[in-house]
Amino acid sequence: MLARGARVMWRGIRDEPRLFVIAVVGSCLFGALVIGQAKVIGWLVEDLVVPATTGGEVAADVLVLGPSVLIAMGLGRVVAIFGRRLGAGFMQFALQARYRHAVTGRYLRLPVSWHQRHATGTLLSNANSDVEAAWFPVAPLPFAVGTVFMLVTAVIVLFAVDWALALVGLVVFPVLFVMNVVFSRRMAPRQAHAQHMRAEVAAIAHESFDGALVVKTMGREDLETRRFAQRAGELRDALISVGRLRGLFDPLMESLPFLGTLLALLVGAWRLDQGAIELEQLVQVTFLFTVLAFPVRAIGWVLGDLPRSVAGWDRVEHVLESTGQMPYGTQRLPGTGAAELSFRNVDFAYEPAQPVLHDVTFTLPAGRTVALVGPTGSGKSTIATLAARLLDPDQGQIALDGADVRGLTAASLAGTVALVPQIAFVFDDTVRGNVALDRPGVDDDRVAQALATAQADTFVARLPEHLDTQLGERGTSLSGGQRQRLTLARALAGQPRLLVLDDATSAVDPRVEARILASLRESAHTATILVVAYRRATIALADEVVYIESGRVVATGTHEQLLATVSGYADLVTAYEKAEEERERERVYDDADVSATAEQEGVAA
Ligand SMILES: Nc1ncnc2c1ncn2[C@@H]1O[C@H](COP(=O)(O)OP(=O)(O)OP(=O)(O)O)[C@@H](O)[C@H]1O
Repeated sequence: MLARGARVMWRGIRDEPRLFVIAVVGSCLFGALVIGQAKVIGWLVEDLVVPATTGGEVAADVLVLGPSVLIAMGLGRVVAIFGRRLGAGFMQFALQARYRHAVTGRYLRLPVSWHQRHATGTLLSNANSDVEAAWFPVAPLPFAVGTVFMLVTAVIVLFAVDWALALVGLVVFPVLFVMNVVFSRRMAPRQAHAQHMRAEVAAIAHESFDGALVVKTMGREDLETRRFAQRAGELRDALISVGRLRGLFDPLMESLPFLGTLLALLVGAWRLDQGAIELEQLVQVTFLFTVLAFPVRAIGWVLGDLPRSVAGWDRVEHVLESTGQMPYGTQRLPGTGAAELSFRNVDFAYEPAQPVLHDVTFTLPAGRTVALVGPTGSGKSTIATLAARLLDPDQGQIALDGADVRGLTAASLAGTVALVPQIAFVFDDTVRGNVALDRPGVDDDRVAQALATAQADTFVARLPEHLDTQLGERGTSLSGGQRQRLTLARALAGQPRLLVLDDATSAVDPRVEARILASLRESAHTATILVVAYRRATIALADEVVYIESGRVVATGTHEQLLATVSGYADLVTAYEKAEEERERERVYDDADVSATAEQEGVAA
């Protein structure tokens, strides 16, 4: 544990050497001043206090010099403490910021498949409490380093004064050190367990809050409360076990230096009696033992916090060393306007033993609208995700205008492809902020145009502050259909050359959806559109259909051609149609303003 903890601390020192040096210099200066002060106090007792209280004569220079030196040393200590605290504090926060940044940066670069395997609560805990835990001992570290310097100097001073008193120091200080080591050994598993439980509790809390609707509608409040209470109870027990050990060791650590002072007094009195030392030296040594009691605790703080630091660092390192990164290429995609998308012999599996796509080959000619149709679980979303390069294929190639997407720069890819998923995510920002996303060139005109194409302009016009309306966390003030249209507008505002709609309009009324598709096709900015479709009307609007079953392309052609030739396709589309009629009868669309929009625009509602 000590070696691993030392490696974590060494990493911190390498990352912030300047701040560490400032803090350690401050701490060593403090140590030197404390030892110097012991000498001055011994001298003042001998030359000022004793003569003054026994009626002897006090030299005038002692009267002036003594207090002046003490005041100067006191001021020096203020500067030293200031330097140590500032350096250590800045170092701790700088390291926390650096690694929070590194962890979140890594999250952004890791592929979707990695995120699907890791709970959001755990990711939050990695970026927050684990990073904090890793750098917790950095705050007392310079103090501990200064204390070691102070102890070594103190032992040298003790030897210079008297061997018997030095022996007392040589017994007391190593005993303190050994106790600290025993403490940190005992503490290690407790701290690691507590850190693990913190992440578990965060993960459960996050999941329950995220699924609040399910929890409430399914009446799972008690069950969730019990699940949370059980983990929270385990965390409490883990922390109590940490506190209990601390409670046992703390008094021991506090009292040992005072026992050392007592021992030094006894031995010192005996040596004084023998005439081996002067009164001045006895005072100096006992003062040293008294003032060393507190700084020695700094070593204990560092050693006590090391196990937690190592546990936190292990979890941070797990993220930083996670592989599966999808490095971007260096190629920029030339040209403008709609881009051609092609899949060539693409194989893909989330888990090695369970292939999802087999030899998928199809081409979306530039400017065409192609519907991707297939039974549930056939791999439609996987194809959509691959097209936006959120995943890479295991075999085969995906190309935009003939260029392998793996060779494209991040900017080129983001500027060319936009994926609109079924679950619309809205930021806690204004309508304008949500659509423009601070992208260069996306001005109000572009935002208005995108909103109009996505059929979102009417409801935005009815919002109290239009484009400036704050949408609240996750856009809860909007209906599901409105959120989906806003997300579509966000994609359109970037003027993508390939638009991938993965069931992106499922909560939108079919008539509005038809208008969206029509306006997409008529829009001045042409794009190739790949739409994962579940409605006959949507499918019929596409120029072409790619029909897949069990991860294989079964047929491609127009809707009419496939209806006539592929029985599985005809069955599926008929089933969609029936489901649609059913939904139409029950009017389940989560699209609050559809009737108003329809009426306003003269469409029969
Ligand atoms: N993250 C994942 N990890 C493991 N398997 C996955 C993952 N996502 C999807 N799958 C599996 O891959 C297969 C294809 O899933 P996909 O979501 O692409 O199908 P889909 O056609 O879009 O389905 P649906 O119409 O129900 O949305 C399914 O068997 C699914 O269980």
